[in-house]
Amino acid sequence: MNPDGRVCEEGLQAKQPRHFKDLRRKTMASPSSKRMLGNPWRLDRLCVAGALFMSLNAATSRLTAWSLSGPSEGCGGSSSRLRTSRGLQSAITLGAKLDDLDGVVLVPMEEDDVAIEDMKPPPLPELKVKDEDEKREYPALDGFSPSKPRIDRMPGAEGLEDGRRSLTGEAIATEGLELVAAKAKPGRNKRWLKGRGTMKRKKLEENAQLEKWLGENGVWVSESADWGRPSSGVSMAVETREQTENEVSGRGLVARRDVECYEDLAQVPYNLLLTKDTSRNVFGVDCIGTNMSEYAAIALQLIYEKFVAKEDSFWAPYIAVLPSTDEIGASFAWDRQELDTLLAGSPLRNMSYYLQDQIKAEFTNIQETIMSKFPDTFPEDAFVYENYVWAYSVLFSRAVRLDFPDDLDAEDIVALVPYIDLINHNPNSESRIRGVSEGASIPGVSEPERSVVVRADRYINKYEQIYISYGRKSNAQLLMLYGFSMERNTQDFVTFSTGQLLEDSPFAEVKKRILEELEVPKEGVFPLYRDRFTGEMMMFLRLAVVQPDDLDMDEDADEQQVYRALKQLDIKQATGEVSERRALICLRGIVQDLQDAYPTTIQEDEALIRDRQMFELLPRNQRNALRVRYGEKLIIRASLATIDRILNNLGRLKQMEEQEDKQRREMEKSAFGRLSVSFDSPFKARNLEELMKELDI
Ligand SMILES: C[S@@+](CC[C@H](N)C(=O)[O-])C[C@H]1O[C@@H](n2cnc3c(N)ncnc32)[C@H](O)[C@@H]1O
Repeated sequence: MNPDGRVCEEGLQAKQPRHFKDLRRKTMASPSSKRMLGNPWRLDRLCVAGALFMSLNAATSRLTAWSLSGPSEGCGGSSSRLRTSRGLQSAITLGAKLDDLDGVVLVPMEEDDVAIEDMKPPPLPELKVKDEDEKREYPALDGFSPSKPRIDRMPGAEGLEDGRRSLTGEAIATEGLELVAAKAKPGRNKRWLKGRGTMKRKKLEENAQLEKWLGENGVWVSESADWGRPSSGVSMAVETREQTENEVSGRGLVARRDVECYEDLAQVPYNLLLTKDTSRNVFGVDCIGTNMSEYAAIALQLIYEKFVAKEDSFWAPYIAVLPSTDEIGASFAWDRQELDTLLAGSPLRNMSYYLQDQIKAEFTNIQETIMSKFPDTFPEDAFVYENYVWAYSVLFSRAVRLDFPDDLDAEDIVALVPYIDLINHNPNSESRIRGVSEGASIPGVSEPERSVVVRADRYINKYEQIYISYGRKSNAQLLMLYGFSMERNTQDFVTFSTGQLLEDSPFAEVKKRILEELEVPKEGVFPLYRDRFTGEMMMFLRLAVVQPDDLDMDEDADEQQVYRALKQLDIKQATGEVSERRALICLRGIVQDLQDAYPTTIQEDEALIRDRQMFELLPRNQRNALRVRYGEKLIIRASLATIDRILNNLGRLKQMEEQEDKQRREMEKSAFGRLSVSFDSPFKARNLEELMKELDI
């Protein structure tokens, strides 16, 4: 191991078959390879518009994890040169245990305790802000005892007592809502404190308006029980904070009282949703054609509601609580200089570039084909690119895909669901957003009533923040689409491309055909996890590295012949020591390149993150970028260490194979073997007599 944590490659390199050195050099050096490696978007592209990361997640969840304890299936067929080997599998098993990840500790996710900073008090009373030097009075949320002692930390710019300080100087109220201003020095912070108060007041007012609107439109938000109905279990907080990261996470939903497991937390009628249909109602079918994506259609409607209809919009109270592009902070909306500086070396830089380009191209296309034709419908001052980026920031960070039981054959619908979209993310939450349909569908008489529901996945204590999971998202995906990243993201992975390896390999087209049949992405874009290699990635690599010699063929052999020979290989598992070594060496090269692309080392990033006071002084985008980079480097380091361990153990393969063969021969001589019963005998006995002796019978 080098001092910087990189694993020495000497020795490994020396053992590489010459062809592989060449192949690797070629792969790494070719400009297209560089492009591919730097732009791991072929798979992700699926996910961008519409199904963006859902497809990626579906794809990744389909991946049979090539668990490091080895695939479960038995040995398969063998080709003329590539022998399937159980021994190899055992060698891999030996070489790569989870806890062997070279000092990389898998940190279990802790429950995120969220300090709730402020909550909306229904109904909104007058705020009495007397003076910054004096006590500020905030009303108590229902259920909070106003007489309870409350937190009175309102730290100044310097000197915070504990780790839960905020650099903006705001107190974190966990028990109540009353904040006591710090004894600010005269003239210092005063203007800032006023601004802060105004902002909070505005947010509280917006929440009150939203709650009123929701109540009037059939959402149960009441703080008091009604006939046969308990009070709503949730309340809107104007600001929540994620404790692990000590990051503000904007508005959120919080338990107003203890909530039972499986209790409905929120139910929103379908007519409050923003969908492609509502966009069509606004702009007409001529503008919102069938070819337009649901995302684009809703983006246009968002711009219309916010910048054209304004307070006349039916959705005005909802639109008012939507954060700005900067507040969301999704990396696809960062400027390029920021991307280049903060995400240098990370695949996220190129992913964000790519998404930016796609959105820009889509906007230009809509401008040219639709907006220019209907200038009255799309006023130029409102329908500008900047607003389109805002609309996409909102969509990426809060739109959901829904299906409804009354029409399960229909495609999922992309929708913005007011109120429910205030719920923040925790990857451990089991709560899901569901479409429900109530009542019968009687043609011409009645339609089922649709709504969107979120149900509690567990018992939730009063004041606890309510979470859902946005899906298995890597930190890069979270930052690109949602504008945040997590310190302990158990789902984190690095997306990378092995595609060029296949492009440069012999019989590339036939291999692609086989990959397609096996439903392995032939583009070669795979997620790299900290604790496992995916089965699909290993299959891809094993196929990509097959050489003409392995099949006893020339490079210009007949395609059908090549296809038949390749089909015989069981690439679901290691097909032989040589080929497995090649596959792993290629993987190592690609992963090493990923590591080398970063201008900073893992130690440098770690030092920055560990120094909490300094870290929290950094701008938010920088903090988020650092978490992404550091997480990626941990994954890369663990993967390199795992590859090396496996490679080191491959050498023992032959020995193990021989041992296995010997055992098999012995077994065949036994009574069980003659009966064709094959299992690893726990006895040395080769016949019944010997067995009786051995058992002392
Ligand atoms: C669906 S919205 C949730 C409501 C949002 N907090 C708001 O203020 O409107 C998603 C956004 O919430 C924030 N968020 C959600 N979960 C978070 C988390 N675990 N950490 C930090 N921010 C989070 C991010 O800004 C994200 O873009």
